[in-house]
Amino acid sequence: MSTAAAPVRQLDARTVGELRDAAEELLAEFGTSATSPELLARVREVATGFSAALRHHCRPVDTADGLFVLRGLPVDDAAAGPTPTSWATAGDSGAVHDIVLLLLATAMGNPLAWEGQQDGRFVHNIVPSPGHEHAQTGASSTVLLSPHTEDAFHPGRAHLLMLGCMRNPDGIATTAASIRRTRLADPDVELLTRPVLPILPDDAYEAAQGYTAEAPPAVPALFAAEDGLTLRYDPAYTPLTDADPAYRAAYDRLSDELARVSVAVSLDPGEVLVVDNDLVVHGRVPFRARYDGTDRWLKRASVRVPGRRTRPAAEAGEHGYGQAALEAHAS
Ligand SMILES: O=C(O)CCC(=O)C(=O)O
Ligand SMILES: [Fe+2]
Repeated sequence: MSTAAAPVRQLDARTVGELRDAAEELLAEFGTSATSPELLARVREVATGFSAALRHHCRPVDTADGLFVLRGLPVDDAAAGPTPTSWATAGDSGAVHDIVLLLLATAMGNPLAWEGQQDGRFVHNIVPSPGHEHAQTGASSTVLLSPHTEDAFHPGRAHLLMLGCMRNPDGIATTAASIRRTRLADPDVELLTRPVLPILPDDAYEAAQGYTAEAPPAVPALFAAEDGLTLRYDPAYTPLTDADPAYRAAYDRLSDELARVSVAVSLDPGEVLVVDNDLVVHGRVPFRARYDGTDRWLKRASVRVPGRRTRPAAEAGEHGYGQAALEAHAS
């Protein structure tokens, strides 16, 4: 693992003020960050009126790293209150930051929520939770959260994943590995662009895991898009033992390459990591949870970017295990 710095987009005081004022006004108007159609509509209105400077900071990922960090937003640690012990009890904790993230997400594309995850909220709280220490979900701590494409099982998954840091006192890193930094032999790419194995729903989706109406579709791990390779990768939920040895060996070499190019990004409060979910797999290093109100706390948003051509056309026919992706705005 290297710790090469991620590209940083530094927000100036004026842009930060623009974003903060907008978020505070919206919070005053609605009294909550829980999303109603009315709040989402106002968020879109406000984001459409953003300054050119702010919109420029929200431009697409533009390096082979497949990610960037927005820096400069303030987090008042005392005002944020204690870190919630689970998403379910988080409620409106840090609500103004939910709205900031939603505004940024809307400037980048169309925010996305899931009926079956965190009560359908558009901004998730990622905190370590008692009893989930060993899970392969954002609620874990003790275990390595292994590299994955977010919501890899679903054709409606995000194009961009945003992680906004509320607090991270022990400097626990998110890991990120870009397919555009890997070196793979042509025969491996050829094998891995074939639809051989399915990717099953992860543990954040109980209902989807019970879906039996149709068989899981086989999907390719790699896709040759116009501007280079993209990937859809979640080995923890891929039944690799069902593939032949040649495919497994190629998949292992992909995993090795992703590990080789992986970077560790330790977010400070106020920083927002934006990851291109078609180029980059992300994870998190293990850590010991404190459970005393000072734990690591991230806010997460997912974004669809209309008109992107980074995925195979065949995805349109997938059933998505009965899970519905909810988009904030009609596209
Ligand atoms: O905790 C992190 O840094 C990343 C967790 C994660 O995989 C996610 O929130 O999707
Ligand atoms: Fe994730």
